[in-house]
Amino acid sequence: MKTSELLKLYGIKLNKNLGQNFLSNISVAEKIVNIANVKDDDVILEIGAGAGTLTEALLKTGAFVYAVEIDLQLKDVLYRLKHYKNLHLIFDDILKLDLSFLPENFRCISNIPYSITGHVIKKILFSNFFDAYLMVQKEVGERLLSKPGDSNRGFLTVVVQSICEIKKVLNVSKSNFVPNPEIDSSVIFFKKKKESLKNENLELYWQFVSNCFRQKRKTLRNNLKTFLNKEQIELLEKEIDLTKRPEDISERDFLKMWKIVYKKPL
Ligand SMILES: C[S@@+](CC[C@H](N)C(=O)[O-])C[C@H]1O[C@@H](n2cnc3c(N)ncnc32)[C@H](O)[C@@H]1O
Repeated sequence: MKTSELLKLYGIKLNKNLGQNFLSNISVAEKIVNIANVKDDDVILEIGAGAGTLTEALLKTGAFVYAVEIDLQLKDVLYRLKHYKNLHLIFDDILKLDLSFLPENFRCISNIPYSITGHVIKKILFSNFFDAYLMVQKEVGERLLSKPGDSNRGFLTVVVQSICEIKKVLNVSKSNFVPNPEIDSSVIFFKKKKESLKNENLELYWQFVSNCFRQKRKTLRNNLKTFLNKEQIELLEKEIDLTKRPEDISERDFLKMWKIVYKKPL
């Protein structure tokens, strides 16, 4: 059944505040599942199951799917998938959910609620995920992929690129959603780098990069002055050109600075 018919049948009133733009084109869901090469022994976390279009495409592979949805209004439409024995539905706020029940190396495949993109990405980066395929707004995808020197580059870009290999795997036109959002989407692939930061350091690193970007248009030195002392800045100066803006610095140099300042191993 088409998504729009499902919404009518179950009397669902979409909530814009929850980013409810549902996939209306089943073939897009199937394409994502194919690109991710989902296997029957995979354990998948799906954030924001919505009306279950992507959920069902995932379930058909035989993979075990933990589908999280905050909106209780969607209970009945998602319960139609109850006959799949490989489904566990969780009605909760993903940002409040403790993900430690998931096995190490779980995969996350989701069309995420756009209004909380940064928080969702943080939640995944701080988990034991193996890889993730996340549908995000096209502009957000471009920002995440931007290289040093690109004014699009922000603090989330640097943190994500420090921890993960990322690439765009699919463009999805806005016409594939109900209701149509204002902009197109992209599916971005995230894979944790082998030498990734451990969680304890990740929080510190997150804060460090965020502080470096506090005033994006100012030089790195001016940003660093707001939270580091003179000696720390002098140490950094020997290695990095602090007259550059934070957006001009590679993620490798951010990691280098962080290690110099906090003397932390990865
Ligand atoms: C963009 S829709 C995707 C729906 C579905 N996966 C699809 O592709 O059609 C995002 C979904 O996330 C849900 N959502 C929003 N905030 C959430 C949160 N904090 N925790 C869990 N789900 C959330 C929304 O209710 C909505 O169903």
